[in-house]
Amino acid sequence: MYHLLKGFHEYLTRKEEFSVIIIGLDGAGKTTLLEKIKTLYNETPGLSPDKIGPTVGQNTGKITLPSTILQFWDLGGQRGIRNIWPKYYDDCHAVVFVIDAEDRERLGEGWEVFDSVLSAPQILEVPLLLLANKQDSPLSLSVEEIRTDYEDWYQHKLGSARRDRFGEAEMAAATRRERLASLDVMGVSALEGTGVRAAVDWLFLRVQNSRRESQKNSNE
Ligand SMILES: Nc1nc2c(ncn2[C@@H]2O[C@H](COP(=O)(O)OP(=O)(O)OP(=O)(O)O)[C@@H](O)[C@H]2O)c(=O)[nH]1
Ligand SMILES: [Mg+2]
Repeated sequence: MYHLLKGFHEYLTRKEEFSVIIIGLDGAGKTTLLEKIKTLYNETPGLSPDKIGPTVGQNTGKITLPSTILQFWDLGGQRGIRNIWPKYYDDCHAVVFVIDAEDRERLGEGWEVFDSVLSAPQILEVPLLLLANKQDSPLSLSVEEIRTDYEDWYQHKLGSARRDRFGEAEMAAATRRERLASLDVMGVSALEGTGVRAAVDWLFLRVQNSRRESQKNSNE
């Protein structure tokens, strides 16, 4: 009887673990975001922003939500180390791409990198959240402006690609249209914590839903 009850209790309290990767250009605020998430959700607070330096490699953090554990992997964004991101693609359940909405000069570079993430085959079906960070700064672009800026950047790119290799660009455009239609963009301030809980709620719901989708597909 004890074992039966113990088993039942374990069944009721068991938690599923999901991996979330946080990527984006260096300086976008990925580590600041992860440390803020730790502070908001864990008993032990994360590092304060003045203790955070550029990430060479990865930082990790775990939070516990109802019946769910989210395991975060914050990956360094400097140019020379971005090529390690795809090694994490196969095993992740959600992707957070952080863009520095304040740094207008680097938006083009950010979109170039975001675009390669958006079309990476291993994560085409994985929930993807674009976070427009640094919303506390009056210089930051709003969520709407960020979306428009990416779309303008993409149209411009498509225009130049069309002149080079028409067919390939059209095919990529179709895949991207689908991806973009379901893309959510949210504004946050990793520094002040604004919007961070809403972003975590989004992740929680989306990993649960995509798990259900994959269960449904495997039962069909
Ligand atoms: N104003 C403002 N500054 C921020 C915010 N988030 C991060 N920063 C600042 O941006 C700088 C870079 O933050 P990091 O968290 O180290 O950036 P990162 O994306 O982890 O950078 P790498 O580790 O090099 O890839 C730091 O000076 C942060 O204090 C924010 O929401 N608002
Ligand atoms: Mg970092």
